[in-house]
Amino acid sequence: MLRRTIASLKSSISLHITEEKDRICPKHIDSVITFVLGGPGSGKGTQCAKIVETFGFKHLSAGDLLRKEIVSDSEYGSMILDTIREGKIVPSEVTVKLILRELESGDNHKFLIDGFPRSEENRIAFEHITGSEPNFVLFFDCPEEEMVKRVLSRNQGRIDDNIDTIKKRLKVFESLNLPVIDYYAKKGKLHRINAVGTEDEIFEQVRPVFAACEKKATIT
Ligand SMILES: Nc1ncnc2c1ncn2[C@@H]1O[C@H](COP(=O)(O)OP(=O)(O)O)[C@@H](O)[C@H]1O
Ligand SMILES: Nc1ccn([C@@H]2O[C@H](COP(=O)(O)OP(=O)(O)O)[C@@H](O)[C@H]2O)c(=O)n1
Ligand SMILES: [Mg+2]
Repeated sequence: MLRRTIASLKSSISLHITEEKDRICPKHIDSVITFVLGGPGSGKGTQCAKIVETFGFKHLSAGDLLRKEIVSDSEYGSMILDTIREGKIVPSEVTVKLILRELESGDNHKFLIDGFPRSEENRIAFEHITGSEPNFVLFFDCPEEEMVKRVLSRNQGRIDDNIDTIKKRLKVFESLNLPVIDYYAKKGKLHRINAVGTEDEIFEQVRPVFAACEKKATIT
């Protein structure tokens, strides 16, 4: 069903998906979806790797998917490159399409969606297109100066890991991403993690969230 609907997504996706008939991806799929949020350099990717190792989730990094699209000769490549260089948010229909392609591939039904949704537009597009919501949301809460320090020493050759773009990304984080975090906090779905400390210390805050999720799955 999902495979069929993804094919229809390719033709039906548009900026303004407003009608019920445009919803795709049936809610019946027994998936666990976790959104992983936090500012640039807050440690999302690092902690996702640990969650994958310990709890067997599939890690989908929105940023990695967009970067792959740049080098894959995609029609969106140059637009994505310009957007990332400016620290802005790529239009939701592009990002959701890439995420959906991953959600439907393979057998794993436990997903970490890292760096998404980064705006209310991202959130609403995902909910509308998939007809589903995350089971829970992690927020890595990190002071700005620590994020800047980490990004500047990340050393992955990223075009957006420079001080000018970081300043822009931090502004975008505050204006567009924080409202999404607030939204999930109000829904009672947010797990706030203090992102300062060693990687292992931080993972000890993350672990119980997923352990509780596993326990619940065993009981039900
Ligand atoms: N707890 C931590 N303390 C110090 N540095 C960290 C910590 N967690 C991650 N890092 C480093 O900070 C940089 C950014 O981490 P990353 O996981 O890529 O963050 P994000 O995906 O949120 O941008 C990386 O170089 C990573 O090795
Ligand atoms: N949902 C998303 C995620 C990332 N992006 C773009 O990709 C860039 C890098 O995202 P990322 O998640 O890899 O960045 P980090 O927070 O890991 O440093 C962002 O600054 C945006 O320009 C986006 O437009 N929409
Ligand atoms: Mg990352």
